Amino acid sequence: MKRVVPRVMGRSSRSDTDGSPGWGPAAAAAGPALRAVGLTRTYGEDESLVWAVDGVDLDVPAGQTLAVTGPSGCGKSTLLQLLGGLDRPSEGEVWLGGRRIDHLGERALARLRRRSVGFVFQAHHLMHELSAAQNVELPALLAGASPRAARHRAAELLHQVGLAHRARHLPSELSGGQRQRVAIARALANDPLVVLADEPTGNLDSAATHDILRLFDELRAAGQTLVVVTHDERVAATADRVVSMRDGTLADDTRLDGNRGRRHGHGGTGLGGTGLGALLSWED
Ligand SMILES: Nc1ncnc2c1ncn2[C@@H]1O[C@H](COP(=O)(O)OP(=O)(O)OP(=O)(O)O)[C@@H](O)[C@H]1O
Repeated sequence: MKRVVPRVMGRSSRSDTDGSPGWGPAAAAAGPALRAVGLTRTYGEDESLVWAVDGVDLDVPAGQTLAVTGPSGCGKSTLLQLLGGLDRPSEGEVWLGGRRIDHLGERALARLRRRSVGFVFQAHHLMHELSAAQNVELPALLAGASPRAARHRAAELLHQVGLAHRARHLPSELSGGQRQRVAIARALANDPLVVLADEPTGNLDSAATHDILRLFDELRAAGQTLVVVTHDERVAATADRVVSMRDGTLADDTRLDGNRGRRHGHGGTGLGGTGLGALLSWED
């Protein structure tokens, strides 16, 4: 099998993504991949005021996989959206790769999201009229890659997630788990600094969940910084670290390093560097 080395490990080859001073590999290497300082998001006002995220301080070192858990309504999705620049805090700061992003203008923020953040949602949000390959090509094209480079990258990623043979299929011709794997491939298309996933297994049966768990394990081994919001403790068990939220705040912060293999039965592959797909034998 082709030895696949995900370019998630190749952050040092990333060129300056938007030409701004202080942005790029040196800045990314200098501090945590993600940092939240006093992060606060309220909705509504007066009697209907909701503190969805309430003064969260959080550092996510480069290469760490972090699971965010907690009861419904505690602020997990809001936190993830703030970290990815999909939403603006009411107060506090968000830093991505050593650069403060919460006060960027809309265009700069959109460009940053496209190039540096890979999103995976519960509902995969694939474009229905595009094939699997075209869906994965799209972010690279939008970020300015040549059609040839985008095609090449999409083929590589679909191979990595075990879907090379489904590249021409429309999302409607794929299973739920396959669609989510395409969505993960799409999230990786621009070699993002961070991947943010919101309930990525929420709609999946247990076999498909298992595929996603394997993929997250491979991403962890490859050094991809990943933040995943999840109710599923099997997903949380793939992470290096789990934080749980209560009422908009971080209530608990646990490192799982060293326990992953025992916790979900297929971790601890020791792949570090062999990359996605190297030991995977997808069965579809
Ligand atoms: N657009 C909005 N307007 C008003 N309140 C909101 C809005 N979005 C979220 N909230 C409130 O903010 C709080 C946090 O919501 P959030 O979706 O972040 O929670 P969650 O932990 O992700 O929940 P779940 O696990 O159910 O998805 C909730 O009380 C929610 O009702």
